[in-house]
Amino acid sequence: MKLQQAIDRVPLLGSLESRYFFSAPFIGLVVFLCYLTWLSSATTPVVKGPVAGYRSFLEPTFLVRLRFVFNAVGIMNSGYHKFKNTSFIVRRMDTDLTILAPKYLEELRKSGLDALNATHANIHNVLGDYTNLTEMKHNDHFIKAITHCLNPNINEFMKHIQDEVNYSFKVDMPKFEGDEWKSVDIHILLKRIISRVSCRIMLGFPYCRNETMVEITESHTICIFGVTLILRRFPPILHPLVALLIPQRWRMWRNIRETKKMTQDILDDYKVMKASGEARPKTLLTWMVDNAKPHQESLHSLVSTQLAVTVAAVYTSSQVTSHLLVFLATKPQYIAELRQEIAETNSDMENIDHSKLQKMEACLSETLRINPPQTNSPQRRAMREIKLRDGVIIPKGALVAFPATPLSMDPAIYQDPTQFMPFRKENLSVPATTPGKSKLAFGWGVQACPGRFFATKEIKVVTAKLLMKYDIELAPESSSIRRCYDIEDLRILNPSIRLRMRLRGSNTE
Ligand code: HEM
Repeated sequence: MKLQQAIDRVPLLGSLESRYFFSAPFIGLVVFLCYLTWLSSATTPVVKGPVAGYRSFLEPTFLVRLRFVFNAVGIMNSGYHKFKNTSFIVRRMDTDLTILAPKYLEELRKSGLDALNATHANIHNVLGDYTNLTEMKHNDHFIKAITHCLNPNINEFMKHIQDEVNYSFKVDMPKFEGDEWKSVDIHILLKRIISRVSCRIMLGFPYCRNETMVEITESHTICIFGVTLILRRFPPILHPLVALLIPQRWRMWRNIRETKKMTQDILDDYKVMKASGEARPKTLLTWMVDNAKPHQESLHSLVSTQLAVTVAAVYTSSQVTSHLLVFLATKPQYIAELRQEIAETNSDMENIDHSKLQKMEACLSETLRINPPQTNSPQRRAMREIKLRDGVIIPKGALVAFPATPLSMDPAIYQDPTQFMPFRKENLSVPATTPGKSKLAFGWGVQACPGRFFATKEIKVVTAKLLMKYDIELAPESSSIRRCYDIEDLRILNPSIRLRMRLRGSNTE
């Protein structure tokens, strides 16, 4: 009754009967208008600056946000070239993001966790409350395990990594007969190899051979991305409801439950080993247990940390290795050069010396330049208001990023930037792990990727082994299809791409 009276007071609506207001089309229209209103409103503080991406002043904001989902790189490029040397804003569906001008890179190189914080930006991006990653805000164990345990002992870890790669080649490679070519789903294969290696450094032998754990390692990042990409399409008020309906989130919780069970068993074994004076394997997990502060000791905390490393390590490394192999498959001249380099510097293919593979490293640098897993990187969250030297203010709470892909594809910086030309001077003279002002795939400054030293070695070993053991080429059905997709700032190799592979040495042509 009250609703009808209120409606009667609105001039145009008053002439309509109340049954129209409860009809599906009317409710649908109201929901749609609310959705557009949410899409049009900015949610995060931004640095003052122009907004990129509008095709005309008439284009509504909700359309610009929708276009950013599949054309983020196009919008970033247009902003970068139009507003050079000025920071600009891009409108993501869930938030506004300030793209800082590259001139600020030097000034912000040392910016610490209390000023511009990478972890807080990542947690915001993956909606940490719904992906069990919020805890990382107060738990930096997932970074310290890498910087304090993995990096200083990398040579010791490499022996285990080689062993795990060799094992994976035995059990995960398709079986080849004679000189037959086989079509191989390179994403699945590489995800499996990289997941095994990640399990090995995290849990050690023999726990890493638990197939359930390997599957969890493989699937967890995809679950997190699935939840994130779906939830970002909805206003925060609906997140608690929508989150309940996302299958990837059910899988995510199953992964967490299973990981807890297995980690508890491993921790029990460690206790027994410790009590009996037996040497425990040196792994990220043992380091985390031995160095846990009181708030990091619980099983939940250890498992969250473990899975946070997985999220950072597996998808990135397997995507980059896949991109690298696809580039090589289409440019066989480089395969010949790489094989020569591997053969000249290595006699034992079960134990590859990655340190001598400079041309391989150049190919990896070029792959990261063209196809970084994240196209606007590094990203940071402003923990407080920051005044830059020229007076520009980054407000507290702002989400800021640098334009990684526009910089690495800028013809003023790189000649023929779209071409895969691995032996460029800059690739041969600077290690892949050293970030540069137009080389931001591993991030920048004091918060750059801590796993990059391990990642490059791992990728080089896996690629060298593949190239020496197999002939590879692009499958004919993949030659005319699009190589990769951008979903917001994630670059993904087209999952339909296949490589053809066959055993080397059996070539009868
Ligand atoms: C080719 C592979 C990889 C790429 C391209 C990559 C890229 C990145 C980037 C861009 C960042 C953000 C850095 C910044 O904000 O300045 C990052 C952070 C990080 N990466 Fe990597 N990464 C890779 C492999 C790995 C591996 C193998 C590990 C673990 C062993 C790892 C662990 C981490 C961690 C723990 C962080 C910090 C995340 C945070 O602060 O929230 N990454 N990575």
